[in-house]
Amino acid sequence: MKNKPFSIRERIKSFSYAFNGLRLFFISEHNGRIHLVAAVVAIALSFYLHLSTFEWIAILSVIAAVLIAEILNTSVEKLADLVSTDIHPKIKIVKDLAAAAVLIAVILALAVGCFIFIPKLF
Ligand SMILES: Nc1ncnc2c1ncn2[C@@H]1O[C@H](COP(=O)(O)OP(=O)(O)OP(=O)(O)O)[C@@H](O)[C@H]1O
Repeated sequence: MKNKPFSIRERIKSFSYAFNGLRLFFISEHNGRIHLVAAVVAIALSFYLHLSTFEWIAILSVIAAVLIAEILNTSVEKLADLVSTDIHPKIKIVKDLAAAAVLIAVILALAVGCFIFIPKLF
């Protein structure tokens, strides 16, 4: 396949599609709103507790990991629903696997949050 010539306009368009995805995630998805609120609370607490640079890096990394996992999970769910609206064992496996990725990211975020915040709060 022949590569298209590089175009700044096309690159900017790609960014606008990505930002549209982010907007859809936070506006139309319940889980997106829950994760947004959790991220805002964690960031506010981090400012309040004057985290070190490395603690900030850890908190921002786990927030990003959860958001990335949830966005991919949402995207897989939408695609799976388009492939088949019927109950199908393969769709179940695909959706459960995508949900497992979110679960791992959330467990990691909770663990990092506990390690960093609990000693500073109590
Ligand atoms: N078409 C299907 N066939 C078989 N199992 C399904 C199907 N759709 C959903 N499931 C099962 O139900 C679970 C929940 O699916 P659903 O699409 O409602 O995800 P959810 O995480 O509840 O979505 P939401 O993002 O709306 O909270 C899946 O993990 C899967 O086990």
